[in-house]
Amino acid sequence: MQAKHQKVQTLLDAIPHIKKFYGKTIVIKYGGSAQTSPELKEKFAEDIVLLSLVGIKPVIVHGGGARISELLNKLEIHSEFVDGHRVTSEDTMRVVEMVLSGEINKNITSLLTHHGAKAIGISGKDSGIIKATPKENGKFGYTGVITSVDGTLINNLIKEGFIPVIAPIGDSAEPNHPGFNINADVAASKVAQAIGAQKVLFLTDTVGVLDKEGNLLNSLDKKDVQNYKDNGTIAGGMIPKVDSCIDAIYNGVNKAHIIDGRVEHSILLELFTSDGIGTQFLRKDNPNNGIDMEKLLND
Ligand SMILES: Nc1ncnc2c1ncn2[C@@H]1O[C@H](COP(=O)(O)OP(=O)(O)O)[C@@H](O)[C@H]1O
Ligand SMILES: CC(=O)N[C@@H](CCC(=O)OP(=O)(O)O)C(=O)O
Repeated sequence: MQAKHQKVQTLLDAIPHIKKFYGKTIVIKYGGSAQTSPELKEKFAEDIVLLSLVGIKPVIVHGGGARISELLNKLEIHSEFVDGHRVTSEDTMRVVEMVLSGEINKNITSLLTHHGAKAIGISGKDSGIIKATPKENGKFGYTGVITSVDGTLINNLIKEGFIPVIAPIGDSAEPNHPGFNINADVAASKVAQAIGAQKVLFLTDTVGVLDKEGNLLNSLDKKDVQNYKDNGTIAGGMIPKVDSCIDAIYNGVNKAHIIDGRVEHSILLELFTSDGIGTQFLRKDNPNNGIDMEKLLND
């Protein structure tokens, strides 16, 4: 086939995928580990703009754990993680807010805006979009658990043609409170549930979830995840990610995927090609619950 015909064929091949997702909302969790080079960030922005131009509604929830740790180290503020969640002291919370709401949120918003998207950067604290309380009765300091997400407000922004870019900071019911540091995977999952998203994609720095031998696990459900967590195959930052995927698919989101954010155009590859990449999470336990499994596997 001639090169120009190949180009047209690529567009034609994307039609069924575009049709499937047209008008649907997709939450993209943009992990700190995937925000590495300027080139990759450009490709990410191109993917988001393309989604938006073909009638898909992207919502970005971003992380930035690596950047927070880098700054904490420079400031000689110690911090630790328990099962993938940072324990957040008062000083750490100040850095978390500066990095997530100040630096990363505005960088991503500006990047998308410069690519022609109508992006709007907000933190979960703005208008109390993400409400939170202390995780495990304060054992994690200012790390929070989400009690509610105002999906109506986010959906209104989408209706106005905006691409919301959300920093995972939770609002407290108490006045003069610094807010809560929320793991971005958890925030992405709860946002996806609250806005009735079709899908949630987690962009990270591995090809997906790996087994002990380093092989990619293509498809996981609740039981598989529990087994892999119990035997230590899934650890560290992957724990909140898989928990968030399971939480999403058992609470109204059709499918969740963990994909390699280091691969250029990983979002387009996942959504617009038949191959798919990374690890997908779908409910396998209940084939008679009215879910069309064949359709689900292809969605
Ligand atoms: N079974 C596993 N498969 C893949 N990665 C795993 C696994 N268990 C732990 N990890 C770790 O989880 C990391 C991804 O989590 P994290 O660093 O928090 O990423 P992000 O910043 O994208 O949220 C991987 O880089 C890897 O070191
Ligand atoms: C409570 C908690 O763990 N908060 C995270 C928030 C940022 C985050 O989740 O960033 P990534 O997605 O890049 O890992 C943290 O402090 O690192």
